[in-house]
Amino acid sequence: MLSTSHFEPLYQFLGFALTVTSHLSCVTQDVFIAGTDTGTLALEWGMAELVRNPGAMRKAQAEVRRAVGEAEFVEDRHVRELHYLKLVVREALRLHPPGPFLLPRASRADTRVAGFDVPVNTRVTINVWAIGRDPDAWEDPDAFLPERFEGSAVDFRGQHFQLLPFGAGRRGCPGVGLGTAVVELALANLLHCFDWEVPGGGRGEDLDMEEEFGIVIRRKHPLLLRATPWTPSSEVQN
Ligand code: HEM
Repeated sequence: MLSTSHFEPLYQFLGFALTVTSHLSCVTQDVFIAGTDTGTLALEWGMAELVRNPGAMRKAQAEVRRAVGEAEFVEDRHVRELHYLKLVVREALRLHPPGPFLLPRASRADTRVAGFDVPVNTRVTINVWAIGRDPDAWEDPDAFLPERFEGSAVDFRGQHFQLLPFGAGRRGCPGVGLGTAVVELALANLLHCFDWEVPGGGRGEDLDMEEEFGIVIRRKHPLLLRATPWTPSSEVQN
């Protein structure tokens, strides 16, 4: 005769399976949320900066179109050659890190940072938005100048503390490689396939760049641009 105790191992296993499934679901959601909004925002801010800086837009577009040649779309193999476009993405992430305050930390011991006492268990946020615009770290910090990274070793993988759009250390973004690759590929395709302008004949230089701060930094007003399809043959016709 079977008693409820016979089913105890089954109950335990089901409980364990349920916990694992719910953890997996949470982790998947975290990765999905962390990996989608951030990339979209980087792309949107990058496009806005390029429209506001027509010189940089022309240079990036010329590079992409030269590398892609007769191909219809930009592929990974082309992106490897897009030296200037990578500088554009780095500069866009300096000025507009999608996660301006990273994820909060807590101090594990009493400590002293830059002359400030930080008691144990203090919640610490790191303002990478402000660090990216710090005049002590950057020349002409508010200007969009991808060229500033020409020949510079400063990158965003967490080793250079003046540029931390992906955070740093053990809790730094694990998606830095994928995130960058997606933003570079998407931006390159937008630049290759279309010419961009402000609707209604407005000047790109006057584009509104107001920010809305939260866990992520969004544009206060959505970016609205007119896209004109471009192919190598449209160049010949012009
Ligand atoms: C341009 C794209 C991206 C940006 C700017 C970005 C930025 C960040 C930042 C600032 C953090 C917090 C790091 C810290 O506090 O030190 C973070 C965490 C994280 N990111 Fe990304 N991310 C991007 C793309 C991705 C992608 C594509 C994925 C996954 C496929 C991803 C997965 C995660 C996860 C799971 C965390 C939490 C890590 C932890 O708490 O240990 N991210 N990301």
